[in-house]
Amino acid sequence: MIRVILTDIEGTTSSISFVHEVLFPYSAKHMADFVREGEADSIEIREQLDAIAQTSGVARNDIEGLIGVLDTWIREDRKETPLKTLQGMLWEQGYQQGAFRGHIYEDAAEYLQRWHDRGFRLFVYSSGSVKAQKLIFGFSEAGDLTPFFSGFFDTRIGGKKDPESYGNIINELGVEPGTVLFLSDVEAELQAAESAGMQTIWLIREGDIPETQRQVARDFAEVDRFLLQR
Ligand SMILES: CSCCC(=O)C(=O)COP(=O)(O)O
Ligand SMILES: [Mg+2]
Repeated sequence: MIRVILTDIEGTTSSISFVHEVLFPYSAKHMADFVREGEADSIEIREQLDAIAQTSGVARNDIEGLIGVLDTWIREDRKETPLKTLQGMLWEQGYQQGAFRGHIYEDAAEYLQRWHDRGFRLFVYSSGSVKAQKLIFGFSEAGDLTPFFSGFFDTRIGGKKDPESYGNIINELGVEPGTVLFLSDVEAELQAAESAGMQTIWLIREGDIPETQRQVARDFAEVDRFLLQR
C-alpha cells in the first residue's frame, strides 16, 4: 500500500529545459557578482566558499579561483552541495524580481493536488537545494504548490544515486520502505531507491520508451492509474 510519494523535480515534475535553459544560465550569469558582492556580509556565502575551497583544493582567499570552480561546476552540472546552496540563494532573486516562474507540468500540478487531497504524504528529493525546491514550487506557473508537500530533501541527505540516501530518507520519515513510491526520470536513482526497498516509477516524458521491466509512466495521470490499481 503506497502512503508516501517522493518525487524528483528535473525531468519529473518539471522540464529539463527549464532547469538547463533558464535556471542554470541565470546562475552562470550572476554567480560571480553575487559571490564578490555578498561575501563580506553573508555568513552563508562564506560557508559555501569554505566548502568549495575544501573540495576543490583552491586557496580560500583566492575568490576569483573559487568563482572559476563554480563556473566549471555549473557547466558540468555537478551536484555539489555548496554550488546548489548558492544557486538556490541566487534563484530567489530571479523569482522575486519576476525574471522567471517555476515550470511544472500541468499534469504534475493537477495530480500533486489530487494526491494531497486523497491523503498521500508528498515529499521532494532533488539535487537542487531545499530553498530551490521551495522556490520552483512556490513561484510556479500554476501558483504556490508548496502546501501540498510535507517535506523536502536535498543532497545533504546524500547523493541521489546512492542507496544509503534513500535509507536515510526512510529513517527520517519513519515508514516502511515499501509504502514509499519514488518518481524519477533517471534510472540510476530508481535503482538506488529500490535497493532501499522503495517502489518506483520511471517518468519518461519524451522520446521512445526503452525495453524495460520497470514500471514506466509518461506523466502523472499514468502514475495515478498505477496508484489506483494498488
Ligand atoms: C530545484 S530546481 C533546480 C534543480 C537542480 O538544481 C538540479 O540540479 C536538478 O536536480 P534533480 O535532482 O531535480 O534532477
Ligand atoms: Mg530528474
